[in-house]
Amino acid sequence: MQQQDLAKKAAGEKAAEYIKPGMTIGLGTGSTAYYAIMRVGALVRDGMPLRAVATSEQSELLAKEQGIPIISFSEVDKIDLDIDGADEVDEHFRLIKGGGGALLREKIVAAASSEMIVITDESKYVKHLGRFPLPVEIIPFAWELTFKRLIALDAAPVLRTRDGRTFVTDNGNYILDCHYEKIKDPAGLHQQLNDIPGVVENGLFLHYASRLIIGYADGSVKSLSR
Ligand SMILES: O=C(CO)[C@H](O)[C@H](O)COP(=O)(O)O
Repeated sequence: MQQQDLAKKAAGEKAAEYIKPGMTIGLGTGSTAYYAIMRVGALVRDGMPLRAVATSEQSELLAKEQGIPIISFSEVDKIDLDIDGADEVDEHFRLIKGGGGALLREKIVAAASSEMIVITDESKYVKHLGRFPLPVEIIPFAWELTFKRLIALDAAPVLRTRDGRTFVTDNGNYILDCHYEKIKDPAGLHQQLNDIPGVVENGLFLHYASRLIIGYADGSVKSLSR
């Protein structure tokens, strides 16, 4: 296993220690969330009663393979604990998410959760948000106009592609990856982006994370709360 994967595994498995019987869990998306989901599966197989909602079709599939009871959102009033990865996190627990393209569902689940544990390896813990391109989910209708609005705002957007085709989210939308290098005013930018017609959501998660678990290549973890 690569060193970064060891760190992700350590963080994902540590997060599962915060799960208590009877909880409703939000399952994140990505290669770090993968390890948390695998651990949740092991807890279920060991007899712990819990249920979960997933932030992507990919995570839902994995969860079902692991025997985790997935419930529909119509059955959920509140989610006790959301466990998810991030592309960047700063010391104020502000995040950039959406590298895997699941930011909209991830934000809906984070907003509905009493607690959000963010799991990362140390490379994601940054002084300033912005080196990682900020994903912005937009609707396909007239996407070129939304794209031009973002150019006018100096966001340097790039339409995300995969295998030579436009990447389409689980919600049928597109993603523009926006290049800032250093985001000086995350709250202002969040508002500015979401005010653009055609923008569905952006990857800044500013108020959701309550705990940060950073994994290291030697298998150790640092768990920080706010
Ligand atoms: O926001 C996400 C998906 O939309 C992921 O949490 C983020 O991209 C981190 O992924 P990974 O754990 O694979 O590095």
